[in-house]
Amino acid sequence: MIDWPQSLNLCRPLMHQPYVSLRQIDELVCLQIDHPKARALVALQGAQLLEYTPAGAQPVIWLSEQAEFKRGQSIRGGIPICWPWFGDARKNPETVQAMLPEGNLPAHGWVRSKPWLLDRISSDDNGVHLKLCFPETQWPAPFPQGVELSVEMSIGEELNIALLTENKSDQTLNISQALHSYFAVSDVIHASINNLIHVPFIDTLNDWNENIDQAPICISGETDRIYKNTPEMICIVDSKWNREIQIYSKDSQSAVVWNPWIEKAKRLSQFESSAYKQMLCVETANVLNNCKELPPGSGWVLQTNIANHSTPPIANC
Ligand SMILES: O=P(O)(O)OC[C@H]1O[C@@H](O)[C@H](O)[C@@H](O)[C@@H]1O
Repeated sequence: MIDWPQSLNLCRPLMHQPYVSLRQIDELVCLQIDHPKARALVALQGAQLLEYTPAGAQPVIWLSEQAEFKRGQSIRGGIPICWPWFGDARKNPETVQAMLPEGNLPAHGWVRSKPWLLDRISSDDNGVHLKLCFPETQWPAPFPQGVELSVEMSIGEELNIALLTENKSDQTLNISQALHSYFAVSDVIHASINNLIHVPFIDTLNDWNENIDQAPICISGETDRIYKNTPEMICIVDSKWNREIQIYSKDSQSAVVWNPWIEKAKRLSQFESSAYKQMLCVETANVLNNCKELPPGSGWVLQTNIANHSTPPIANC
């Protein structure tokens, strides 16, 4: 396994880029992007995008004010990458669990708290484009050896993220995955989520029962839902900031909607107790019965495109 100093040294020669600088925050190295179209911050650990603010706009992605930049620990906020399982490994489908070792496994997979390698970076008038690779293809048995993972980001007027899994092993691979996006909102009570009306969801706070909404989702309590067979576009309408965040996904068939609300917020790490008001997770995913089976030689690209649009003043949720 590659270590943090190696990860940093290997990215230095690539760093002669306009708009990009290296920034050490406590124990972690990040890429600071200051482009005329957007500002962003990306940690090499976890290949985690931590900030995305298009020019002239409010931040689109939320990062906790109590975020800790420590080695081996996921940072609260941004877009953590959950792979090759989502959430509690033991709640994943049998086919995914069969790929995993026995014993305790961390929530949300193996890669969000490990160093990644910057593979390439470039910039142009439209933004900054980069690729990070997970440097390891040897996985704990029985997970097949040779599986490769990388992520491409394009940061400009819009944000594009593509997570690529390539099965270069000789076995069929089963994974679940998520781009665990924490969106910034003016106040969660002024936000609603459109396009998930009539889409069935599993309510993990109600014995994992299936349910369905008849109206746009407004958050008024702890919410932790897995939507199945989701539409291509999901929209967060923020009536106080007069904007819509449009989340287009490709080759994603699930979405996770999460807000811890008051009581769970008190128990979360790196989370100020009132911070639940400023964030709303809408995660681009393939989980539960939408997990992916990849035969040897195949791959899967989970993609999201995030666009910020101003709207005329709109009624509150
Ligand atoms: O604290 P973690 O491991 O980053 O997870 C945060 C949340 O992540 C969400 O995706 C899950 O649906 C929640 O159940 C979980 O609490």
